[in-house]
Amino acid sequence: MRATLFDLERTIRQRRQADPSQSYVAKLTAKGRGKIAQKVGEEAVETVIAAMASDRDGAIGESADLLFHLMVLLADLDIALDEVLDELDRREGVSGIAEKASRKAD
Ligand SMILES: N=c1c2ncn([C@@H]3O[C@H](COP(=O)(O)OP(=O)(O)OP(=O)(O)O)[C@@H](O)[C@H]3O)c2ncn1[C@@H]1O[C@H](COP(=O)(O)O)[C@@H](O)[C@H]1O
Repeated sequence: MRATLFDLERTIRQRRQADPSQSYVAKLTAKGRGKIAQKVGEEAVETVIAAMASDRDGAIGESADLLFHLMVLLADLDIALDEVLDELDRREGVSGIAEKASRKAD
């Protein structure tokens, strides 16, 4: 069975309260939001580096690290994955070009 981001969200929320010596999520969470955010930034940069090197396997691995750390950051902010997906739903069918043009008209 394929794991979903919702499964990962549930695991991360459970592991936040775990023993930091036994759980990476708990250990990172204990270091504070600044450290979690820093990890998201690092993984984003590593994803970009892999992409620019046309390193397909590297981009897959770094993208997984990026998604995981973003999910840890969302949990720390008490933002549910559903809230982010709701925002994407809201944007569905709205061209990014048209949306940007409407902002310039303001
Ligand atoms: N998906 C992941 C996942 N992806 C990456 N990582 C860890 O993220 C860490 C990032 O590695 P880095 O080398 O960048 O960071 P670091 O050296 O540990 O930290 P610093 O150098 O920044 O101090 C590694 O320890 C990876 O193992 C993950 N750790 C956990 N998960 C999921 O989270 C669940 C709960 O994990 P625990 O909290 O550890 O039980 C696991 O069952 C997995 O499903």
